[in-house]
Amino acid sequence: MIECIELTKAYGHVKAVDQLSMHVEENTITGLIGRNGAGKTTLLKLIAGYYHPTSGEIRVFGENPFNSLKVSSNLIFIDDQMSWPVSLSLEDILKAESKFYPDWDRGLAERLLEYFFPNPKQNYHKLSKGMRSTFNMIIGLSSRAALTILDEPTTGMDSAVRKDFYRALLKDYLQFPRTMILSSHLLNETEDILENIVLIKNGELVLQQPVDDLKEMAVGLQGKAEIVTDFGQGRTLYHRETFGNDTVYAVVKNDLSEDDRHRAIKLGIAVSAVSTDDLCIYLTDQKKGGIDDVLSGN
Ligand SMILES: Nc1ncnc2c1ncn2[C@@H]1O[C@H](COP(=O)(O)OP(=O)(O)OP(=O)(O)O)[C@@H](O)[C@H]1O
Repeated sequence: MIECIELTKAYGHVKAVDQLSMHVEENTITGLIGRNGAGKTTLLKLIAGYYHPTSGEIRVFGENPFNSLKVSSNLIFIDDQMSWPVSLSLEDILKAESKFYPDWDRGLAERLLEYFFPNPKQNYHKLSKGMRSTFNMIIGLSSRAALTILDEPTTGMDSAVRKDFYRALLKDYLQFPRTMILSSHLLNETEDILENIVLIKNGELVLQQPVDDLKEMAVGLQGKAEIVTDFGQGRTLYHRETFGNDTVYAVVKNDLSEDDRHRAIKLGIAVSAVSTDDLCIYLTDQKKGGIDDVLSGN
């Protein structure tokens, strides 16, 4: 469905997307994860055909998305920059949007509107940030677009609405499979609905893989500094932090055999799972030290 090959998009000297290669299969939900400024929005806009790449190649539905009628008529891009004429009410906007999407589900749009917005005559411009995101999501789901791009869709939503949103998204996706990409800073809330993850840092691809593999990818080792360091020799290290004088927590690639685990336990090393969220933070660490260093003036 989507293929990027050594894709680069520069704004002047800033390479927002840098030699990035990745692909997205049809009828999957992919999470595009990265920290602030990692290049998520830029990559999504390249996929949507809003920007022309500086170099590299991008194919969406087999075509260059820039100025492609096929891409624009099969895609919806939802973000917090959406705006409509002030005179339109929420139900007016849904009516207007329905004309652009051949697979628009009017019933779904009406039910979601009724559930989330007791007053459908309300004006979009008077909605709070979270309410706007909720309304945008109604458009995103009701469009049933073959490629649904949601750029940080839960901005401002409270946790109850976020739960409803993920539930509605997953239920509708299971009934009407399509290709979805959701961008986010964090994985923990979304990982149950995502099949694949694309993690980026400074515009570059860090990894692309199924979420289930990410859950198994790393392991935490905590114990006396010398022992953990010795045990970790030759292993791929993702993260290391020191507590007090003598305790180290290291996150390493999970290629430990059963024997390795037994040896670690005998050595007094606590072996633990690493959450996908923490792992993404470690993998996109800027190596500037932590916030504690800033606060202590180091
Ligand atoms: N129009 C622009 N002109 C110049 N630089 C830009 C422009 N848009 C984005 N950038 C820069 O490109 C880089 C990537 O920005 P982008 O918005 O794609 O990141 P992001 O991952 O979506 O960030 P966030 O999570 O904070 O929304 C940043 O360094 C940003 O400052």
